Amino acid sequence: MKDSLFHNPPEIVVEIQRLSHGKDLPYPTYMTEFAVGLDVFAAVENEETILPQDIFLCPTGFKVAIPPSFEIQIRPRSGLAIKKGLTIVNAPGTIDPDYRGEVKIGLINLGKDPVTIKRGDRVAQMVLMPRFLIRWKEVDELSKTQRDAGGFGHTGVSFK
Ligand SMILES: O=c1ccn([C@H]2C[C@H](O)[C@@H](COP(=O)(O)OP(=O)(O)OP(=O)(O)O)O2)c(=O)[nH]1
Ligand SMILES: [Mg+2]
Repeated sequence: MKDSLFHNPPEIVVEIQRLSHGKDLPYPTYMTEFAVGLDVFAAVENEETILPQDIFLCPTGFKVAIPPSFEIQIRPRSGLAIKKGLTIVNAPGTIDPDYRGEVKIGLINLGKDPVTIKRGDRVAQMVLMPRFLIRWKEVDELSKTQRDAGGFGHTGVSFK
């Protein structure tokens, strides 16, 4: 079991190019053995203070070339979000495989206090995800299900 695919996920090679303002920062990094996301380091010049309700497009100092069968999601870090209200306005952000610009993080301060991020702070995490293509097949009737059109809490919204 230990040597099955489920314990040893395949490694996908993704090209990364560091920009001049990111040369001294680490590559996005898995912080623990089985971390899903690679933490991303802020490439702000010195520090940046984000006022409550403000959005800040944070530079990362790198670009990537993702193979076409994958995408990268930019997700919030729960600690920053829960403790400071610092999250991502477009979560999860989408990095397309054909994008060749600098990866940027759309931070938003949803907390009550200003949040200061310093150069090298880990402000988000990146997750590599598969990319599948839809080929539409138009039909006159969809297959029947028990749920049918029920949704938006139709099974109840109680937490008990
Ligand atoms: O958090 C993000 C989200 C997007 N991008 C970059 C990579 C992505 O491939 C591109 C476009 O993102 P998206 O498709 O989400 O934005 P859009 O508003 O649809 O822009 P476009 O018309 O350029 O696709 O912007 C980032 O750097 N960070
Ligand atoms: Mg788009």
